[in-house]
Amino acid sequence: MMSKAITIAEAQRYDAHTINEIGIPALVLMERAALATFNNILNDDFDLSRIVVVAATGNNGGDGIAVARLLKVRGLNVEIYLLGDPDSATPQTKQQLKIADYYSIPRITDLNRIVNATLIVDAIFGVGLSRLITGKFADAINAINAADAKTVAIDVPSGINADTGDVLGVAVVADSTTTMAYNKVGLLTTSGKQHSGTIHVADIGIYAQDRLEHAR
Ligand SMILES: NC(=O)C1=CN([C@@H]2O[C@H](COP(=O)(O)OP(=O)(O)OC[C@H]3O[C@@H](n4cnc5c(N)ncnc54)[C@H](O)[C@@H]3O)[C@@H](O)[C@H]2O)[C@@H](O)CC1
Ligand SMILES: [K+]
Repeated sequence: MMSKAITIAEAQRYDAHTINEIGIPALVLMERAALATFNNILNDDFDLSRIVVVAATGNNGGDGIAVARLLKVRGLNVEIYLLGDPDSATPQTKQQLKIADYYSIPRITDLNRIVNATLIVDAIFGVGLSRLITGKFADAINAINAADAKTVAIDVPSGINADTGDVLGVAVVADSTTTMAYNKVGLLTTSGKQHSGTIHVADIGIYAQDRLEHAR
């Protein structure tokens, strides 16, 4: 297993190369990200009786909504707390919302459902976090941190800058983080480690240039 850590710019460059140059569809990468997170959830020792996925409308949210669907299909009790306007979601995340609706996954709007969950999946922000967190996004993160539930973050604990480990106002304190392709530089800092918990690096088919050249 490679122990290399990458920056936000590298993550975005490798993602774009995989999708645009190699041709692996973004939804395939999203499904692999979701499956890796789902498997890490099932392999851990969590109370799965009341699961809430907290998702925003970027691709990190799409990963989380796909995880919600995998859990629902498995027969588990899962709800989605959606932040932001679904009409401005990324195309992949819109597709995940459509699939989640097919499976009638409840969408909740009451922060108390987060506080009373037994497991929370944090899919608010990943490497796309770009500014200070305020308003309803901050309220949701504070509710996640106030809950007794275990918390699993997707890619990056929301609120952590994946380059510096800085908290952009407020950040999720996770018990574990499934991070995609490579670890992120910011998660190796003291603050990054405190917020990530146990880090699982998931191979989802995105590789750095040197590994790609090796395989050709
Ligand atoms: N693009 C890809 O190839 C892949 C992306 N993946 C996932 O997608 C994530 C990156 O997705 P995105 O680039 O869509 O970015 P994110 O989903 O991390 O966040 C971007 C969204 O958050 C908003 N935002 C940023 N800071 C905010 C703030 N402080 N308050 C409110 N809104 C804020 C942006 O306007 C944008 O809508 C990764 O971390 C990973 O989880 C994975 O699915 C693997 C493949
Ligand atoms: K996240």
